[in-house]
Amino acid sequence: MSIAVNAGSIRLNKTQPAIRLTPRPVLQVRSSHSEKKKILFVTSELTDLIKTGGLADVSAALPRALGTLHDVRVLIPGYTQVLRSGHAIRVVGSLGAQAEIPACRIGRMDMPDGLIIYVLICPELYERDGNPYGDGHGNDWPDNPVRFARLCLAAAEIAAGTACIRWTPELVHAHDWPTGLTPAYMHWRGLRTPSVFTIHNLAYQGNIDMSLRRALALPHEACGVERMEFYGKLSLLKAGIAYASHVTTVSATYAQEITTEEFGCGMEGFLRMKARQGLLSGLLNGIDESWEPQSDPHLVRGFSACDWQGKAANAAYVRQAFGLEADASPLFAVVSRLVQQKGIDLTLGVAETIVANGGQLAILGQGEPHIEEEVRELARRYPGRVAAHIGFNELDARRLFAGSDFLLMPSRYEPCGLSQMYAQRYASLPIARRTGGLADSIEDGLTGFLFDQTSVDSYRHAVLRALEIHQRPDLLCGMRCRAMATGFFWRHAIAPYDHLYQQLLGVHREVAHAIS
Ligand SMILES: Nc1ncnc2c1ncn2[C@@H]1O[C@H](COP(=O)(O)OP(=O)(O)O[C@H]2O[C@H](CO)[C@@H](O)[C@H](O)[C@H]2O)[C@@H](O)[C@H]1O
Repeated sequence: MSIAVNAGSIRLNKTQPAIRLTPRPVLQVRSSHSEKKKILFVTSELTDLIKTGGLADVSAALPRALGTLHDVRVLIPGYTQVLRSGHAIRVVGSLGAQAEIPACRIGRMDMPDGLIIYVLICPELYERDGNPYGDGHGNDWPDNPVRFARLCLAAAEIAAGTACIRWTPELVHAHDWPTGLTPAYMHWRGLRTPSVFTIHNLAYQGNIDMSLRRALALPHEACGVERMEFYGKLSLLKAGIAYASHVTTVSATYAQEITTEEFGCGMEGFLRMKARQGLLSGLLNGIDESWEPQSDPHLVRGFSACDWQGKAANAAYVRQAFGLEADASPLFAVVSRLVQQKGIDLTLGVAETIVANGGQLAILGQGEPHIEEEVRELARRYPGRVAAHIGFNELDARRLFAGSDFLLMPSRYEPCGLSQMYAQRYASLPIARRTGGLADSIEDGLTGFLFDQTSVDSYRHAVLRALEIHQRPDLLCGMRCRAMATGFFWRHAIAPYDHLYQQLLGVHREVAHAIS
């Protein structure tokens, strides 16, 4: 299926009508808003408290960046890690049980920088060892449908003003499948509060058995094909897409890709319909202000453009910490969840080329057990040249971005990707597949290297181009400086969100007038 992109519309071969995707708005943030709007973010992870991937970074950074314009607060489940984070929690509200969704309390946590986080306290659902979604050994929590229905119902009750927390949002912004029921419960309660649902990764859909409908207090209409029904199941992700006032995803290219069979994970038809109605946008993610190579306290030594001694100090740390030989060879890095999406198998395929050309490879990540084992095996094959740390470690991640020459991201698909933005900021040139947000945030030959096919050959070609640049200090320095200057900061990326919120709130006001 060929796609031609033309001024914000996409054409799915010539026989089908053009469908409009909301073009990426180019807007200035207004310097002063007449009034800050109250916005509730609903999320299942947040970097300050608990993180498994990029969703946590966005959930932590976007509300803070938007905080200059609006009163943005966050709602998150009270996992053990959240309750034990050391931040004081004050109970401010409570909610009753419904169907098989247990009662809970709402705590308020005030972060030192002023961000207000509402914590859902429900010990039987959230207080256990493991991560937000499972036991950490590859097993999802069997009660995930109830756990995340509880979160979504709480958000809807806060929006309805029935949670007694003395703060009622004017707009609710939910993220990914765990929060997909939020706009749905809001709809079934008859709320007119607008909602935004952001897809960070369409492949994770939260598909559950139809028989759970009553347990989750879902009305019969939920089972319709235009609603939550998805191949005989109920999809929590599809609920978000179906009931939200507007759906966004995290890059313009991914917004187009998910309307195609190749990337649509079975939801492409539904998403095409949303796109046709002007209800689907792609808004590129940003990074927070802590990504500052000169002053980042995590680094062994800071550095700035063209002053590469600090970068070399971080590289020396990485080599030592990972057990690589101490030399000045091209250092390639992987900082990634080790899952199929990220194309780690392709990196295993180019490792030989890297080593044969005198390079080194340091891998930091965790994920699917069989990929972890393949990575370990690769490191055993090339001692001193390839090394792997299986785990999740923010300090080493930052030092790897700072110390490496190149970051490998051969993703099969990538809704946005943050690691390539972090890497560019720290003068590590990404080598990535031209897909999703990677295509939108890397300039081939200028700030990194892009390749087209999901194949080792296509990838190897990009790696060889990078190795050639490494031989040319003048060109390498030029690309590094350009990459460092990209600065995809949230402060530049919030304007489209603000515009969307204002649009929805405007529409909402009109509807309210029409009805009253
Ligand atoms: N072992 C490790 N130790 C320390 N840190 C590690 C780590 N492995 C990964 N990380 C960190 O986790 C984050 C990963 O973010 P990404 O956006 O690259 O991918 P992810 O697939 O999780 O996110 C999904 O959501 C985000 C947010 O929208 C989209 O950008 C993305 O495309 C989509 O797949 C980065 O902060 C990275 O540094």
